[in-house]
Amino acid sequence: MKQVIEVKRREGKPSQVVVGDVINSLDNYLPEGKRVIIITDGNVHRRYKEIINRYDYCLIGLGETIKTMTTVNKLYAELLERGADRTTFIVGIGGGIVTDITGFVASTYMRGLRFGFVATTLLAQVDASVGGKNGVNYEGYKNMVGTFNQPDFVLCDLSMLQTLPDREFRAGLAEIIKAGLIADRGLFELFENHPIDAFRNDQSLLNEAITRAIRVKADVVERDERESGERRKLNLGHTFAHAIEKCGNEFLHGEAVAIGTVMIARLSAHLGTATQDEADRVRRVFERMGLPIRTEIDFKRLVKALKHDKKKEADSVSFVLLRGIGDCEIRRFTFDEIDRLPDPAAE
Ligand SMILES: O=C(O)C(=O)C[C@@H](O)[C@H](O)[C@H](O)COP(=O)(O)O
Repeated sequence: MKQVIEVKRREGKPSQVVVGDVINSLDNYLPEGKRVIIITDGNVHRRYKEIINRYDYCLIGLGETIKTMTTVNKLYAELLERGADRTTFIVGIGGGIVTDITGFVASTYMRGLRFGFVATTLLAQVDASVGGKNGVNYEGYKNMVGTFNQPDFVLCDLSMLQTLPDREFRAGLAEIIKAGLIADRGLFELFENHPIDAFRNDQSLLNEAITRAIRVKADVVERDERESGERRKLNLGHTFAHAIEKCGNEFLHGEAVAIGTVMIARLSAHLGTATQDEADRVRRVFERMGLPIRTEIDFKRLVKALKHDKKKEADSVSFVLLRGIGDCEIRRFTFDEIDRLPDPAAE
Protein backbone atom coordinates (compact mmCIF):
# COMPACT_ATOMS: atom_id res chain seq x y z
CA MET A 1 0.00 0.00 0.00
CA LYS A 2 1.23 3.46 -0.89
CA GLN A 3 0.58 6.61 1.13
CA VAL A 4 1.35 10.08 -0.12
CA ILE A 5 1.84 12.98 2.26
CA GLU A 6 2.01 16.33 0.52
CA VAL A 7 3.96 19.26 1.91
CA LYS A 8 3.02 22.63 0.41
CA ARG A 9 5.97 24.76 -0.55
CA ARG A 10 6.46 28.43 -1.35
CA GLU A 11 6.73 27.84 -5.07
CA GLY A 12 5.58 25.08 -7.36
CA LYS A 13 3.65 21.91 -6.71
CA PRO A 14 3.71 20.44 -3.21
CA SER A 15 6.61 18.23 -2.25
CA GLN A 16 5.40 14.61 -2.19
CA VAL A 17 6.53 12.20 0.51
CA VAL A 18 5.61 8.71 -0.64
CA VAL A 19 5.66 5.83 1.85
CA GLY A 20 5.35 2.30 0.48
CA ASP A 21 6.83 -0.18 -1.89
CA VAL A 22 8.26 2.48 -4.19
CA ILE A 23 11.93 1.94 -4.91
CA ASN A 24 11.24 -0.05 -8.07
CA SER A 25 9.08 2.72 -9.45
CA LEU A 26 11.64 5.53 -9.15
CA ASP A 27 11.28 6.23 -12.89
CA ASN A 28 7.63 7.20 -12.38
CA TYR A 29 8.68 10.12 -10.19
CA LEU A 30 11.35 11.52 -12.51
CA PRO A 31 10.53 14.30 -14.97
CA GLU A 32 10.10 12.94 -18.46
CA GLY A 33 12.90 13.43 -20.95
CA LYS A 34 15.31 15.06 -18.50
CA ARG A 35 18.80 13.97 -17.73
CA VAL A 36 19.10 12.41 -14.27
CA ILE A 37 22.19 12.30 -12.06
CA ILE A 38 22.19 10.38 -8.79
CA ILE A 39 24.25 11.29 -5.73
CA THR A 40 24.80 8.42 -3.32
CA ASP A 41 27.45 6.78 -1.12
CA GLY A 42 29.46 3.59 -1.61
CA ASN A 43 27.39 1.49 0.81
CA VAL A 44 24.07 2.41 -0.76
CA HIS A 45 25.51 1.94 -4.24
CA ARG A 46 26.75 -1.57 -3.37
CA ARG A 47 23.30 -2.56 -2.13
CA TYR A 48 21.22 -0.98 -4.89
CA LYS A 49 23.55 -1.03 -7.87
CA GLU A 50 20.98 -2.63 -10.14
CA ILE A 51 18.84 0.46 -9.80
CA ILE A 52 21.57 3.11 -9.49
CA ASN A 53 23.67 1.87 -12.42
CA ARG A 54 20.77 2.61 -14.77
CA TYR A 55 21.58 6.31 -14.32
CA ASP A 56 24.64 8.52 -14.25
CA TYR A 57 25.82 8.74 -10.64
CA CYS A 58 28.34 10.44 -8.30
CA LEU A 59 29.64 8.77 -5.14
CA ILE A 60 30.44 10.55 -1.88
CA GLY A 61 32.17 9.25 1.27
CA LEU A 62 30.63 8.00 4.50
CA GLY A 63 29.96 9.55 7.89
CA GLU A 64 29.19 12.97 9.33
CA THR A 65 32.80 14.16 8.81
CA ILE A 66 32.29 14.32 5.04
CA LYS A 67 29.31 16.67 5.40
CA THR A 68 31.44 19.68 4.47
CA MET A 69 32.05 22.18 1.68
CA THR A 70 34.94 20.00 0.49
CA THR A 71 32.44 17.30 -0.54
CA VAL A 72 30.14 19.93 -2.02
CA ASN A 73 32.99 21.39 -4.10
CA LYS A 74 33.90 17.92 -5.40
CA LEU A 75 30.29 17.40 -6.46
CA TYR A 76 30.13 20.78 -8.24
CA ALA A 77 33.26 19.72 -10.15
CA GLU A 78 31.75 16.33 -11.05
CA LEU A 79 28.48 17.89 -12.21
CA LEU A 80 30.37 20.36 -14.36
CA GLU A 81 32.55 17.60 -15.77
CA ARG A 82 29.51 15.54 -16.66
CA GLY A 83 27.91 18.50 -18.37
CA ALA A 84 25.00 18.88 -15.92
CA ASP A 85 22.92 21.92 -16.82
CA ARG A 86 19.85 23.64 -15.44
CA THR A 87 17.54 21.01 -16.90
CA THR A 88 19.33 18.13 -15.15
CA PHE A 89 17.36 16.43 -12.38
CA ILE A 90 19.34 15.32 -9.29
CA VAL A 91 18.34 12.40 -7.07
CA GLY A 92 19.95 11.81 -3.68
CA ILE A 93 19.75 8.15 -2.64
CA GLY A 94 20.87 7.51 0.92
CA GLY A 95 20.59 8.56 4.53
CA GLY A 96 20.46 12.05 6.00
CA ILE A 97 24.05 12.91 5.12
CA VAL A 98 23.47 12.13 1.43
CA THR A 99 20.12 13.94 1.32
CA ASP A 100 21.45 17.03 3.18
CA ILE A 101 24.39 17.33 0.79
CA THR A 102 22.38 16.52 -2.34
CA GLY A 103 19.71 19.08 -1.48
CA PHE A 104 22.37 21.73 -0.97
CA VAL A 105 24.32 20.93 -4.13
CA ALA A 106 21.15 20.79 -6.23
CA SER A 107 19.86 24.05 -4.72
CA THR A 108 23.06 25.99 -5.42
CA TYR A 109 24.63 24.50 -8.57
CA MET A 110 23.78 26.91 -11.43
CA ARG A 111 21.43 28.66 -8.95
CA GLY A 112 19.33 25.58 -8.49
CA LEU A 113 18.30 22.33 -10.19
CA ARG A 114 15.21 20.29 -9.45
CA PHE A 115 15.79 17.30 -7.22
CA GLY A 116 14.23 14.41 -5.31
CA PHE A 117 15.31 11.85 -2.72
CA VAL A 118 15.14 8.14 -2.06
CA ALA A 119 15.60 7.97 1.72
CA THR A 120 17.30 4.71 2.71
CA THR A 121 17.57 5.09 6.50
CA LEU A 122 14.82 5.46 9.05
CA LEU A 123 16.17 8.82 10.20
CA ALA A 124 16.19 10.15 6.63
CA GLN A 125 12.66 8.85 5.97
CA VAL A 126 11.05 10.42 9.01
CA ASP A 127 13.07 13.60 9.31
CA ALA A 128 16.20 14.54 7.36
CA SER A 129 14.84 14.21 3.83
CA VAL A 130 11.49 15.86 4.58
CA GLY A 131 10.88 19.62 4.81
CA GLY A 132 13.63 21.11 2.69
CA LYS A 133 16.42 21.87 5.16
CA ASN A 134 19.72 20.99 3.55
CA GLY A 135 23.34 21.93 4.07
CA VAL A 136 26.70 21.05 5.52
CA ASN A 137 28.60 21.46 8.78
CA TYR A 138 31.19 24.17 9.26
CA GLU A 139 34.10 23.83 11.69
CA GLY A 140 32.18 21.02 13.38
CA TYR A 141 29.09 23.19 13.95
CA LYS A 142 26.05 21.40 12.55
CA ASN A 143 24.32 22.51 9.38
CA MET A 144 25.84 26.00 9.49
CA VAL A 145 25.71 26.50 5.71
CA GLY A 146 22.62 25.55 3.75
CA THR A 147 19.28 26.53 2.25
CA PHE A 148 15.58 25.83 2.67
CA ASN A 149 14.42 24.15 -0.52
CA GLN A 150 12.04 21.21 -0.64
CA PRO A 151 12.59 18.25 -2.96
CA ASP A 152 9.98 17.40 -5.59
CA PHE A 153 9.61 13.99 -3.97
CA VAL A 154 10.89 11.83 -1.13
CA LEU A 155 10.49 8.06 -1.58
CA CYS A 156 10.39 6.06 1.65
CA ASP A 157 10.44 2.32 1.00
CA LEU A 158 10.19 0.28 4.19
CA SER A 159 11.84 -2.74 2.55
CA MET A 160 15.05 -0.68 2.39
CA LEU A 161 15.12 -0.59 6.20
CA GLN A 162 15.38 -4.37 6.53
CA THR A 163 19.14 -4.34 6.10
CA LEU A 164 19.66 -1.25 8.25
CA PRO A 165 22.01 -1.98 11.19
CA ASP A 166 20.24 -1.99 14.57
CA ARG A 167 22.15 1.03 15.78
CA GLU A 168 21.00 3.14 12.84
CA PHE A 169 17.45 1.85 13.18
CA ARG A 170 17.35 2.95 16.83
CA ALA A 171 18.82 6.33 15.90
CA GLY A 172 15.93 6.82 13.47
CA LEU A 173 13.41 5.92 16.18
CA ALA A 174 14.74 8.86 18.22
CA GLU A 175 13.40 11.34 15.65
CA ILE A 176 10.02 9.56 15.58
CA ILE A 177 9.76 9.73 19.38
CA LYS A 178 10.70 13.41 19.12
CA ALA A 179 7.84 13.98 16.64
CA GLY A 180 5.44 12.33 19.08
CA LEU A 181 6.64 14.54 21.92
CA ILE A 182 6.16 17.66 19.80
CA ALA A 183 2.63 17.08 18.58
CA ASP A 184 1.34 13.49 18.70
CA ARG A 185 0.94 11.98 22.15
CA GLY A 186 -0.46 8.73 20.71
CA LEU A 187 2.68 8.30 18.61
CA PHE A 188 4.83 8.66 21.73
CA GLU A 189 2.63 6.16 23.54
CA LEU A 190 3.23 3.56 20.80
CA PHE A 191 6.78 3.44 22.15
CA GLU A 192 5.58 3.01 25.72
CA ASN A 193 3.38 0.14 24.62
CA HIS A 194 5.63 -1.79 22.22
CA PRO A 195 9.17 -3.15 22.57
CA ILE A 196 11.80 -2.27 19.99
CA ASP A 197 11.50 -5.70 18.32
CA ALA A 198 7.90 -4.89 17.43
CA PHE A 199 9.05 -1.86 15.43
CA ARG A 200 11.71 -3.95 13.68
CA ASN A 201 9.45 -6.86 12.85
CA ASP A 202 5.91 -5.57 12.50
CA GLN A 203 5.72 -3.67 9.20
CA SER A 204 2.30 -2.19 9.85
CA LEU A 205 3.39 -0.80 13.25
CA LEU A 206 6.54 0.64 11.70
CA ASN A 207 4.53 2.07 8.81
CA GLU A 208 2.17 3.74 11.27
CA ALA A 209 5.05 5.24 13.28
CA ILE A 210 6.79 6.52 10.15
CA THR A 211 3.71 8.10 8.56
CA ARG A 212 2.62 9.73 11.82
CA ALA A 213 6.09 11.24 12.29
CA ILE A 214 6.14 12.54 8.71
CA ARG A 215 2.67 14.06 9.22
CA VAL A 216 3.83 15.93 12.33
CA LYS A 217 6.75 17.33 10.37
CA ALA A 218 4.71 18.11 7.24
CA ASP A 219 2.09 20.03 9.28
CA VAL A 220 4.71 22.20 10.95
CA VAL A 221 6.68 22.82 7.74
CA GLU A 222 3.53 23.84 5.85
CA ARG A 223 2.85 26.50 8.48
CA ASP A 224 6.41 27.81 8.67
CA GLU A 225 8.62 26.61 5.83
CA ARG A 226 11.51 29.01 6.54
CA GLU A 227 11.58 28.58 10.33
CA SER A 228 10.54 32.04 11.35
CA GLY A 229 8.64 30.65 14.34
CA GLU A 230 6.81 27.40 14.83
CA ARG A 231 9.24 25.24 12.82
CA ARG A 232 11.74 25.69 15.64
CA LYS A 233 9.67 23.12 17.53
CA LEU A 234 11.11 20.43 15.24
CA ASN A 235 14.38 21.22 16.93
CA LEU A 236 13.24 19.69 20.23
CA GLY A 237 16.32 18.21 21.89
CA HIS A 238 18.57 19.48 19.09
CA THR A 239 20.16 22.43 20.89
CA PHE A 240 21.87 20.02 23.26
CA ALA A 241 22.21 17.35 20.53
CA HIS A 242 24.13 19.65 18.20
CA ALA A 243 26.39 20.73 21.08
CA ILE A 244 27.03 17.05 21.89
CA GLU A 245 27.89 16.38 18.23
CA LYS A 246 30.20 19.41 18.18
CA CYS A 247 32.05 18.21 21.31
CA GLY A 248 32.68 14.66 20.11
CA ASN A 249 31.78 12.28 17.33
CA GLU A 250 30.99 9.09 19.21
CA PHE A 251 27.22 9.46 18.73
CA LEU A 252 25.05 9.18 15.65
CA HIS A 253 22.77 12.18 15.16
CA GLY A 254 19.69 10.29 16.40
CA GLU A 255 21.58 9.14 19.50
CA ALA A 256 22.59 12.72 20.28
CA VAL A 257 18.92 13.71 19.80
CA ALA A 258 17.89 11.04 22.35
CA ILE A 259 20.34 12.42 24.94
CA GLY A 260 19.42 16.03 24.11
CA THR A 261 15.70 15.31 24.43
CA VAL A 262 16.13 13.58 27.80
CA MET A 263 18.11 16.65 28.95
CA ILE A 264 15.42 19.04 27.71
CA ALA A 265 12.67 16.95 29.36
CA ARG A 266 14.52 17.26 32.69
CA LEU A 267 15.01 20.96 32.16
CA SER A 268 11.30 21.33 31.34
CA ALA A 269 10.46 19.58 34.62
CA HIS A 270 12.86 21.88 36.46
CA LEU A 271 11.24 24.95 34.88
CA GLY A 272 7.74 23.63 35.49
CA THR A 273 6.50 23.32 31.88
CA ALA A 274 6.39 19.51 32.29
CA THR A 275 6.17 17.28 35.33
CA GLN A 276 8.91 15.07 36.71
CA ASP A 277 6.73 12.08 35.85
CA GLU A 278 6.61 13.18 32.18
CA ALA A 279 10.39 13.69 32.15
CA ASP A 280 10.79 10.16 33.54
CA ARG A 281 8.49 8.76 30.84
CA VAL A 282 10.65 10.41 28.18
CA ARG A 283 13.85 8.92 29.64
CA ARG A 284 12.28 5.47 29.96
CA VAL A 285 11.07 5.42 26.33
CA PHE A 286 14.50 6.27 24.91
CA GLU A 287 16.07 3.72 27.25
CA ARG A 288 13.56 1.04 26.17
CA MET A 289 14.48 1.68 22.52
CA GLY A 290 18.13 1.03 23.36
CA LEU A 291 19.19 4.64 22.89
CA PRO A 292 21.79 6.48 25.00
CA ILE A 293 20.30 8.88 27.54
CA ARG A 294 23.40 10.60 28.91
CA THR A 295 26.81 11.83 27.87
CA GLU A 296 30.09 12.16 29.75
CA ILE A 297 30.73 15.51 28.09
CA ASP A 298 31.03 18.24 30.68
CA PHE A 299 27.94 20.49 30.78
CA LYS A 300 30.09 23.65 30.66
CA ARG A 301 31.60 22.45 27.36
CA LEU A 302 28.14 21.83 25.95
CA VAL A 303 27.00 25.30 27.01
CA LYS A 304 30.03 26.85 25.29
CA ALA A 305 29.21 24.97 22.06
CA LEU A 306 25.50 25.75 22.10
CA LYS A 307 26.20 29.46 22.28
CA HIS A 308 27.17 29.15 18.59
CA ASP A 309 23.98 27.31 17.62
CA LYS A 310 21.99 28.61 14.65
CA LYS A 311 19.19 29.38 17.09
CA LYS A 312 21.43 32.01 18.65
CA GLU A 313 20.29 35.62 18.24
CA ALA A 314 22.72 38.15 19.72
CA ASP A 315 23.20 36.99 23.32
CA SER A 316 20.38 34.46 23.51
CA VAL A 317 19.49 30.99 22.25
CA SER A 318 16.04 29.48 21.87
CA PHE A 319 15.25 26.12 23.41
CA VAL A 320 12.17 24.00 22.82
CA LEU A 321 10.66 23.01 26.16
CA LEU A 322 8.17 20.21 26.65
CA ARG A 323 4.69 21.17 27.73
CA GLY A 324 3.69 17.69 28.75
CA ILE A 325 3.72 14.84 26.22
CA GLY A 326 2.64 15.86 22.72
CA ASP A 327 3.05 19.59 23.15
CA CYS A 328 5.95 22.01 23.43
CA GLU A 329 6.89 25.67 23.46
CA ILE A 330 9.78 27.77 22.22
CA ARG A 331 11.54 29.83 24.87
CA ARG A 332 14.48 32.15 24.51
CA PHE A 333 17.25 32.13 27.14
CA THR A 334 19.97 34.75 27.47
CA PHE A 335 23.55 33.49 27.77
CA ASP A 336 23.49 34.59 31.44
CA GLU A 337 20.37 32.51 32.06
CA ILE A 338 21.94 29.55 30.28
CA ASP A 339 25.05 29.84 32.45
CA ARG A 340 22.82 29.55 35.52
CA LEU A 341 20.87 26.50 34.27
CA PRO A 342 21.29 23.35 36.35
CA ASP A 343 23.12 20.53 34.55
CA PRO A 344 20.12 18.51 33.26
CA ALA A 345 22.35 15.46 32.86
CA ALA A 346 23.12 15.36 36.59
CA GLU A 347 21.11 12.73 38.50
O1 LIG B 1 13.41 20.21 9.86
C1 LIG B 1 13.59 20.88 10.86
O2 LIG B 1 13.24 22.06 10.96
C2 LIG B 1 14.29 20.31 12.03
O3 LIG B 1 14.70 21.02 12.91
C3 LIG B 1 14.45 18.83 12.08
C4 LIG B 1 15.68 18.36 12.79
O4 LIG B 1 15.35 17.11 13.35
C5 LIG B 1 16.85 18.16 11.84
O5 LIG B 1 17.91 17.50 12.49
C6 LIG B 1 17.35 19.44 11.24
O6 LIG B 1 18.26 19.18 10.22
C7 LIG B 1 18.06 20.31 12.24
O7 LIG B 1 18.01 21.57 11.72
P1 LIG B 1 18.97 22.72 12.19
O8 LIG B 1 18.45 23.93 11.51
O9 LIG B 1 18.88 22.81 13.68
O10 LIG B 1 20.34 22.34 11.77
